[in-house]
Amino acid sequence: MRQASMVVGGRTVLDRIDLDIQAGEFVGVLGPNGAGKTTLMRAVLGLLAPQAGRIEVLGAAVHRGNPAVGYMPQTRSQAPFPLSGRSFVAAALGGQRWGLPWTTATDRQEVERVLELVDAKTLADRPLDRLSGGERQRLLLAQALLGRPRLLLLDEPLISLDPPRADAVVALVRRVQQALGITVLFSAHELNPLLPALDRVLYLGGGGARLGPVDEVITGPVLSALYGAPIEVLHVRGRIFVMSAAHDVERGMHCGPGHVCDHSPAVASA
Ligand SMILES: Nc1ncnc2c1ncn2[C@@H]1O[C@H](COP(=O)(O)OP(=O)(O)OP(=O)(O)O)[C@@H](O)[C@H]1O
Repeated sequence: MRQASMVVGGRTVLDRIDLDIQAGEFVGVLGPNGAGKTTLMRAVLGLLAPQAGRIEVLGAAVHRGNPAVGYMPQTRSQAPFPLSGRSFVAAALGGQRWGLPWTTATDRQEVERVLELVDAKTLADRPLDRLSGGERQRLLLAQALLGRPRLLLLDEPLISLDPPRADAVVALVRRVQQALGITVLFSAHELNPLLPALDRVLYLGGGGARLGPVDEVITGPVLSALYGAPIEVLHVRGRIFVMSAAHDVERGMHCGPGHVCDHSPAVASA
């Protein structure tokens, strides 16, 4: 991404961003509400053209419908479909064939391959409304892996999951990413669940972006510049807290339907 600017609803959400993500990296995408995490993913998918600058994905100019890019959109609703898990995954085969029954042996093999990758073969016969949020996330991940993408974009897959299930999803994505040697951009509103898996972190804020190792990006000076306000970073027993005026900005910033909304003091909530 070179000097890329993304404008949404008349506002410049990302302003002249330069980024190089390496093949095979697991990158955590963080930043406050509205910082542009989803916008960045839509740009990489070719769904939103940059107003200025250039975006290349896997060595070629970005284009919509690139089969080498898998996407798991942000889902806040847990509305169950009257489908088995296996049919739900199969329904996403080929994109344009969404909703049609799958019939070919190749299709069936592909569905079984992705179910196995996410350890979901035993739950794929159950209807979606009998699955937990974490189990449904595994099926959404399976959908995103259809067609063997080399780049996987996961938009806030931890929303609505409790800490143990969030940890399990991160561990699963890391395992799949390493087994397949693919690149992952994983957005989240809290850094800590991602720490065991991250190669680098991309922090968005104030139209800007910083990409680098956690200990170089998650610092008071870097985040203060991105937030445009004094930010303090605390390290407590292996966890990292991003604080603004004694308030944990990561835990407090996602309130609303389907979001955890916890304004308790950071260290107490650790
Ligand atoms: N369709 C739209 N029309 C107008 N503004 C939009 C639209 N979609 C997004 N925006 C705005 O663009 C900005 C970036 O949104 P985006 O969804 O990329 O942020 P985000 O970092 O993913 O936020 P969140 O953490 O809340 O998911 C926000 O200010 C948002 O209100």
